[in-house]
Amino acid sequence: MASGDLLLRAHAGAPVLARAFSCRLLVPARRRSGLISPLAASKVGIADVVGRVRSGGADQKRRRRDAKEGFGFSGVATRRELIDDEKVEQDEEDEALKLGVEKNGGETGGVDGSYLSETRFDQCAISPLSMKAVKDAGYERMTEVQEATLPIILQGKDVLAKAKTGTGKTVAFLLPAIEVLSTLPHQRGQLRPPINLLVMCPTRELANQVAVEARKLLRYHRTLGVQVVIGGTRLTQEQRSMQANPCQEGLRIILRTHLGFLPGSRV
Ligand SMILES: Nc1ncnc2c1ncn2[C@@H]1O[C@H](COP(=O)(O)OP(=O)(O)OP(=O)(O)O)[C@@H](O)[C@H]1O
Repeated sequence: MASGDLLLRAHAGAPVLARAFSCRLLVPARRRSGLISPLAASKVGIADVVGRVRSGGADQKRRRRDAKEGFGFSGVATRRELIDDEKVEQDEEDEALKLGVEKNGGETGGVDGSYLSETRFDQCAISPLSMKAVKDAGYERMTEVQEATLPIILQGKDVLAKAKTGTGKTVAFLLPAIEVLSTLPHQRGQLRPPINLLVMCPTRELANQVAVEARKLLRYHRTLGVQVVIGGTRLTQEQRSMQANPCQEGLRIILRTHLGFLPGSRV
């Protein structure tokens, strides 16, 4: 897959998302069928590559440490460990915010107005829980990539999209994915709650950034949880968090980098 792609495919009923760096918007299927305005697809321009890629040597070291540490799912988290987990979540948010500020050249959050479409979120078939979260996040109109992809994904079709950085791709794939997941039956009290969605991110910063966005959108979805898995740096904490986080008793979304191997996990 080329740099800048966002791919959403249904795999055995569970969506799998893979995304690299941001570039341009391409929704060929919809465009061919005349459903999309050429404007959305013609706002093209190869954007700068965002994110920092780890050096190969450091990755290898981390992978070796992962393999040594293993990834079992036994044990009960102590209060101290839970505090550590909260710290991890806070670190993720701090890191994501830092990245957001860097990306926006110091401005605070929000999408560039020129990427907004005329379509409002409440014009789409979005569940009331997601709609509430979208409103809380301050999103009213969809960006062009969101307008172009959301209705297609909600129909259960695969989408491959490219759009510039900061154009709202994260919400473009997370929101429909959450909508699909929220319709799956919720089984309580499972020892190992299922992983229903896997999002692959090229860097740890982006994984954290996507997690922040996912938590915003999942605010009212009590049966869905998010877990970032970087692997290597804090595998034990991530492992404990996967076991202990009560909001992850049901369905779960996993965000991970390509870099860390996650032994013992099933999607
Ligand atoms: N419809 C919307 N209205 C207003 N703001 C939005 C909307 N969708 C997303 N945003 C905000 O716009 C900013 C950029 O969005 P986001 O990071 O999802 O873009 P992106 O295309 O995924 O960027 P990147 O390729 O760098 O990951 C975020 O702060 C996000 O909260």
